[in-house]
Amino acid sequence: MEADEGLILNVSSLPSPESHHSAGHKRCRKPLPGKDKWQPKALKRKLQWADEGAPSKQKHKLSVSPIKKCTKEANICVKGNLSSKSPPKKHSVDRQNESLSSRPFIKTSCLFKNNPEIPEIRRGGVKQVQEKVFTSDSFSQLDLHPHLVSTITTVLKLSSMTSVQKQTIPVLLKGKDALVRSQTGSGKTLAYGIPLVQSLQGMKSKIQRSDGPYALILVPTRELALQSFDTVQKLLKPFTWIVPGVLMGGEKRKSEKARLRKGINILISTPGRLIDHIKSTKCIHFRRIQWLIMDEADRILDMGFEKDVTVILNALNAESERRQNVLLSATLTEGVTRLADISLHDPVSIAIVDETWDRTTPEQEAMCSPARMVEEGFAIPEKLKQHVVLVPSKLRLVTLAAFILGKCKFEKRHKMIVFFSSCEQVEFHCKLLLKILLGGRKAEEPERLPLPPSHLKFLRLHGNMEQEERTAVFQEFLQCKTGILLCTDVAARGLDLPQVTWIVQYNAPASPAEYVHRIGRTARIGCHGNSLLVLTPSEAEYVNSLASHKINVSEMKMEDILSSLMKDDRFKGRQWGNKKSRGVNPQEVRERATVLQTEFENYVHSSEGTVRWAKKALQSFLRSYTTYPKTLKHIFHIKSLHLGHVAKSFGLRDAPQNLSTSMAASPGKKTKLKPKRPDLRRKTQGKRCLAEILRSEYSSGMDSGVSKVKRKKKHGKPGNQKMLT
Ligand SMILES: Nc1ncnc2c1ncn2[C@@H]1O[C@H](COP(=O)(O)OP(=O)(O)OP(=O)(O)O)[C@@H](O)[C@H]1O
Repeated sequence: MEADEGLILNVSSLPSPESHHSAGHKRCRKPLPGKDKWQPKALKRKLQWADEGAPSKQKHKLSVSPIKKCTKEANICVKGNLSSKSPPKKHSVDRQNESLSSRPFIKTSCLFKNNPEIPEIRRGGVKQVQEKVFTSDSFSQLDLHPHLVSTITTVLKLSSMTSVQKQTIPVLLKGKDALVRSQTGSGKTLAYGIPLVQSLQGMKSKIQRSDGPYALILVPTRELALQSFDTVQKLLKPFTWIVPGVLMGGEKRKSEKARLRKGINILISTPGRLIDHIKSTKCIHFRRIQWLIMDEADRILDMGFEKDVTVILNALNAESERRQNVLLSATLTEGVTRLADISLHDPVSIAIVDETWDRTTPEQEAMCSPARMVEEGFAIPEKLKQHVVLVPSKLRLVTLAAFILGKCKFEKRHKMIVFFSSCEQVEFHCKLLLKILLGGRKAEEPERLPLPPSHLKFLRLHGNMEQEERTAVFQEFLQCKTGILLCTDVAARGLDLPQVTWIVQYNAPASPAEYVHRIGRTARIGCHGNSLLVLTPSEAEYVNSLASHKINVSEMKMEDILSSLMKDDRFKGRQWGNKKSRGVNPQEVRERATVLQTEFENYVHSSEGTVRWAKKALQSFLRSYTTYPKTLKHIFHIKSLHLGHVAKSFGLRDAPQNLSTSMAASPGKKTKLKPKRPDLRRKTQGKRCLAEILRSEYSSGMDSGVSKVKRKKKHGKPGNQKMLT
């Protein structure tokens, strides 16, 4: 079946979306009650210079203007015979055209036909929460050991404190517990790292390595564990008797055990790995624990980690009496206030509200109550410019490719991170883009991807990679000045990757909080940065969802992104021959996009293996699409996907009919998502799927299993300490 004639997934057996989700694309035009500012409203704009028509088999019909026929050129592109109507002049065939003419003609359905209309996004006056990053106060103003101050100024090369450091360090130096929220890239690591080191170096009886842990720092991912370890290690430079160590999975349990036995005083770990040592190896004790720090506390709590955290808190409580506890994140959710209730003792809540914040008035104090911090919305770095682009499913792949080419090949040096919703998609897109955008140089190498001598360096990072490779990629991207990292949410939290200029979210995140963390990999510590969220027209309402959290995005036009292809003559249509392009000719842009899509499709269909691989990526995308939370199901529901169009964005010409664990059984037939394991066939399946996916991203690398990811049904209610004992 031709992709254009693809299926609408009929998944009536899946939980149905919210009741108002019944009008497919129409939905985007409906005003939402109480949301007057961000409405796409009834204003629709046709896909400019695209020949439109209502999707032939769209389940939800669109109220659009009558179908226009494809123009001649568009018809040409439907047939894939770019030269048949206007062949290049005989004598002007250069080498490039020779290579173009040698391309096999494959039937590529018109990319610009039968797409849903793109609704208008109206920018409203959402006032984002802003924080002032820096203060003029220096670290020497704090009551710190002089060697610590000189390490901060000479090793870390920092002069003045950031706002969150100015607020947090004195509170922690006083021995108080704290709940800290400040925007991404504002220096939270040092906000807890400095008082931690100050307190441990000053202990009356000097710390011995063999004493074991005095401090436990919990972080959600291995890369963040490594990064935090690196910062703590730097701070400890003058205090060599205090030994930091990291447990993060991927390493042999035996060697970790040996390191634990030797002694680690500041232990940095992912929850899963720590649990493993608490439960199985029993070579860890918490007799002297004085500090518990949970960085990215809301993430730690998400999807199955809650139970792990409870086990850890129980283990700590059983062995140590009083300790200082700190929870930090750029996004505090209700879950964190629950965690705060069970883990913090009379905490000080710190939120960098605005420049005038000084906590001297009861009103301003109240601004920082945990509940208020949750309600308030998320602060976004001031110099982060956020964009959204609405792209019909069929055009997603070429739009992504054009965006990468435009920024990383034809503009000044850019360093970019592209987020996907599954490991398989990262693998697939990395290889495909490398192959096609770099002209196929060495792309067949299955293991280590080559480092081409251009700004188009593609790297990938996800939870299914071996730890050794994960660490190597992380280090490489950390150090490189340009390049494109394709990744899952494993890289969304906490990572401090310098000079990242663009964040692309190719798949929308599951929550506004994750959106904030993903984009927070750029514009750190007062720098400039940009982000682009790619949505399909039926997902346009997500912009409203972000706006309700005071997140303000401006629209970028797909046409503008695609026009970068005019700079790349590899994708020149044949009938344009040697003609020099003057300006941006929309028709030519469309043809180039079609040539590029054809290249993708040719590669994907070059072997059974590549087709299988594309299907696997498509399947993982569909599966992840079913796992959006209930609150977003009216926007991201599998029923609104057009399988044929989505397949095209994976370079597949046809809507697959035989996906294993199949979403699509056969054309026209009702399909349902079959769980891999029969015992998972329950109502909560979607949640579990997500839990499993997340687990694979964040797990210790040793533990797995469904029981681990079950959300604890009964949360400890605020103040309920029972669960800990
Ligand atoms: N006082 C300071 N002056 C200048 N740079 C600083 C200062 N404190 C920290 N930084 C730098 O700012 C960057 C971001 O810090 P950090 O990773 O701790 O941010 P964060 O608030 O934890 O971000 P996220 O919420 O994304 O985890 C780091 O490169 C760090 O070295």
